[in-house]
Amino acid sequence: MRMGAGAASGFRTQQDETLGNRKKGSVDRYIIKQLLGYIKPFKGLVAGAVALTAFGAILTPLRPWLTRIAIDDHIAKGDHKGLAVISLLMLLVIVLDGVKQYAATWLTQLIGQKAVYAIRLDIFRHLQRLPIRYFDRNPVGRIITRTTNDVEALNEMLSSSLITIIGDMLQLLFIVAMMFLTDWRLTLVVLSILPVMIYSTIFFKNKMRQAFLDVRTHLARLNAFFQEHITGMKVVQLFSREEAEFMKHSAINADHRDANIKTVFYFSIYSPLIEFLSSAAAGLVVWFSATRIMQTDLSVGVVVSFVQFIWLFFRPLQHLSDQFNIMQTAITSSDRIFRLLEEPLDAEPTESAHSLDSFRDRIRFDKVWFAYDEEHWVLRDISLEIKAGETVAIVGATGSGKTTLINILSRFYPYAKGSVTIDGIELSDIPRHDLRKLVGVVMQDVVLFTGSIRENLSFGDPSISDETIHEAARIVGADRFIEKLPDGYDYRIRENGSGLSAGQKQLLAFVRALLYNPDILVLDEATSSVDTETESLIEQATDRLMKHRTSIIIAHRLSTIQHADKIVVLHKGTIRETGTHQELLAQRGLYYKLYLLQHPERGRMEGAGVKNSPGQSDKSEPADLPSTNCSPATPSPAPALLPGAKESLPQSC
Ligand SMILES: Nc1ncnc2c1ncn2[C@@H]1O[C@H](COP(=O)(O)OP(=O)(O)OP(=O)(O)O)[C@@H](O)[C@H]1O
Repeated sequence: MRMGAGAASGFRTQQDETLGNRKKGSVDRYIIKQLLGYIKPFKGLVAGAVALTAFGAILTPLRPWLTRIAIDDHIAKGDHKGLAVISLLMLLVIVLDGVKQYAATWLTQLIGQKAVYAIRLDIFRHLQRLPIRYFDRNPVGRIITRTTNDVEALNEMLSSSLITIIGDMLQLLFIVAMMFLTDWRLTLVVLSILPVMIYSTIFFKNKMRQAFLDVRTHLARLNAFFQEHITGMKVVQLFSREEAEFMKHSAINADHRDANIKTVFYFSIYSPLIEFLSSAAAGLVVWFSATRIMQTDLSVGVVVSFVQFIWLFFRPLQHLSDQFNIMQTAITSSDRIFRLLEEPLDAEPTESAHSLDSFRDRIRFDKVWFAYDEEHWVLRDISLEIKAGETVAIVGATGSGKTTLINILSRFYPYAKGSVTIDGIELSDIPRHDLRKLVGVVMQDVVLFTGSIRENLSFGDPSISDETIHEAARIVGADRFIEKLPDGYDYRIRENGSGLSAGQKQLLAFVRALLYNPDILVLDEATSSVDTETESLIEQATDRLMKHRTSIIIAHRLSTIQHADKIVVLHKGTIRETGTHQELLAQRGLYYKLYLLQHPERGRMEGAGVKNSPGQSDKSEPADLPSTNCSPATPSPAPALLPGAKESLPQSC
């Protein structure tokens, strides 16, 4: 089964139209253009660095030039005074060269650091706005490689290579000019080596480019493997997978090593080749000079200066080859970084945007179809209505599409067909900010960040006072455990909340949701098992959280949702049954079967002829849950739940 064109286009990435289908040369040009964009704000610094480098490029060839004058015009003639002046000039050139080196290095590093800072900001800003789809496709390790190793490679290029290459090119130009001025015939001898040099440089450049590309790919794989295994170390150890995972790691590590060795291989041939060519040029110069010196057609000073020129001529060439190394890595890294930055963001509604600051009427799913890929429908023809103030539970077997339904409502994924509206406004027409304020989701896996409990609860929102936080924690029933922690609300949560139990994390997520105070609360019930006391605490907290607002609960334990206004039973992506707990039990359909699975004693009682229907006076029902059929049709003002909370819905029962 394939989707229609409209749906399929939703999966096409902008990359297809930008970097993805460009030819290699134009990719390089594109990358350089993008990089120049980052350097542009510092054009003053760049101009300074280029001017200093150009100055250095003029200074360098002055040394052999002065050497020739010293030998031919002063040493040969025994002119001590003249020699002293030349020596002082030589000293001045060396000192100026040193000062230039210092200033140029400082400036180029400054440019590199400033540009890289801006790139990192852009990456993070972009990452925060990317659709969740992107994170499904890209392992965390790979994304981290983009923000660390790739950015570092770019830094190296921006802070040294780019300006160094300009300097080296200028230096080459000045040296050749000086050589021509000194002796054009010897210059041609030196330049005769150039075609071999250029050919081998192009050849090795291409080889190294591919090799560096491979290194980056393998490095990203290695990072992804590490990230996955460090996060999942508990499972590795629980299932005694150490040896097997070690072997897997060994294979990935070996690929990375081999890719690196390949770059070293090309580089280690290239470097001595350049060395050999420069020595050959020096040999040729000496060879051609010998007879001319004997014929007094050439002075010793010219030959000595030429040997120095050759050294200075080949040094930037060799240097340029080193820079290739850095440039190749950086171009490959930039390619990946710009691909990431070109990943299309979720389209934000513009002209048709309808701001929605509160939820008043109903959420409607109308014949909604959805697939994560282009092949498999996960939701089919879903039609559902949730009225303001209702508590709607979604149940179904694992993989039936419950979380997906919520993902659609939160606009984490675009649906392929049908329509989803909140108060009559199509989901895609609601500004993201409004939607996020309206719909609050408490996820199954609670994500906590490194920082204090207080910071995690308020998410750094300064408008939320300590009193409000404490009050919310009290309402949810999280205050008792928080206050027992060392430092209480200032207790520092370790990465991903590793210092807290699953139940405690759930309670914190509830406090966070209460502070966020959304009109529509979505609760993806946690499946992780907690002790009975915490479970009852969580159940009470759930109840308090859902009170006075529209709630959608993805329920795994049917005992928690018996009083929902509506229970929707999903089966393989379609709605199979809808109704209240009693209605669904009376239907004796899928819900009834699910119920019996969780309450086998009911099945046994019925088999034994006990007349009570499963829904009647269920003793397992928590006593503090509200009574059934609480479904106010229209919202009406009620006391605020917390200081600063919006109008909330009364319970009509
Ligand atoms: N990000 C994703 N990419 C591709 N397929 C996905 C993704 N998330 C879920 N699926 C698939 O979609 C289907 C529905 O998943 P969903 O998470 O909505 O089920 P669920 O009813 O919430 O399950 P559970 O009760 O286990 O949480 C499953 O077949 C699942 O494999």
